[in-house]
Amino acid sequence: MAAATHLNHKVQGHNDSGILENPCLPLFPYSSFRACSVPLPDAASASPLRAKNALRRELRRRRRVLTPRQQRTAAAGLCQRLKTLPELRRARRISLYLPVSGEIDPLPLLPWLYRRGVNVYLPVLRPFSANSLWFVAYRPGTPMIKNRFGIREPAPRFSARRANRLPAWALDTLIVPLVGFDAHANRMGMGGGFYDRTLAFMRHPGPKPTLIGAAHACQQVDRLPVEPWDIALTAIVTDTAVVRPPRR
Ligand SMILES: Nc1nc2c(c(=O)[nH]1)N(C=O)[C@@H](CNc1ccc(C(=O)N[C@@H](CCC(=O)O)C(=O)O)cc1)CN2
Ligand SMILES: Nc1ncnc2c1ncn2[C@@H]1O[C@H](COP(=O)(O)OP(=O)(O)OP(=O)(O)O)[C@@H](O)[C@H]1O
Repeated sequence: MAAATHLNHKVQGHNDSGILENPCLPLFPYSSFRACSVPLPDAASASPLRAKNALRRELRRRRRVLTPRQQRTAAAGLCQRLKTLPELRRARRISLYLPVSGEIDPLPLLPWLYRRGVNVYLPVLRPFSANSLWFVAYRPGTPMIKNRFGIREPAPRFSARRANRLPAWALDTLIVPLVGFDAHANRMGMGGGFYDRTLAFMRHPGPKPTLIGAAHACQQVDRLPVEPWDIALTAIVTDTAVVRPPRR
């Protein structure tokens, strides 16, 4: 694990992809694009928000173009690494996500989790509450619907029952989807602020779950912009490495 992390940092520091020579890069305030094959539009430099959106678009593209075979290999690599994490091995209540648009797939973990008697939860768009999440039990027989983004989630009547859901603070570990990350375990998501709002309690005293980002290695950038509301992750696990931030 340590070796993998080390390797990851080395790769990041030693940019042999020619990116540094890319004349587009100085225009972009936040991140050098490792392995970025598409030059950024000049518009990306116009404002931090536009730059962030351009970065989000590029990173979403990177994961979307992966082939089904690459996705399967990546999912296996991810789950193999997740199983080694102490934060996962000791957890009794874990949230996963159902992957969309090229997200790395954590579902091969399910049989292992069920075998160990772990309670598994999925994020559900919380009704009557702007962009925040509930975590609802996901077990054989949980009725599912598609939410407004086309992501499958437990059905409203099932989620409405208190006994079927948990607040985020009561989970031991959340496996968090992401669009981009950096070596400091900063996260960029789909842009709705769902996880950041739901995890805002992490800034205050009290119980805190472990937050593990899951991503393809190609979603790493040198540096992400950090916004005041961003909640940093404990670690990020990819298909090829476990990335832990330097001690905070
Ligand atoms: N698999 C998965 N489930 C998840 C998340 C996630 O990132 N991945 N979320 C993490 O927060 C929440 C949902 N957040 C989302 C936010 C934006 C879009 C999205 O596709 N936005 C479109 C615009 C769609 C529209 O406005 O109708 C886009 O950006 O193109 C999807 C999910 C909860 N469930
Ligand atoms: N704790 C919060 N309270 C209020 N607004 C928030 C909070 N966190 C995020 N937001 C708002 O959500 C919007 C989207 O934030 P951001 O771009 O960081 O989302 P994201 O982390 O990429 O998305 P997601 O968590 O849904 O994957 C921002 O405009 C921000 O104002």
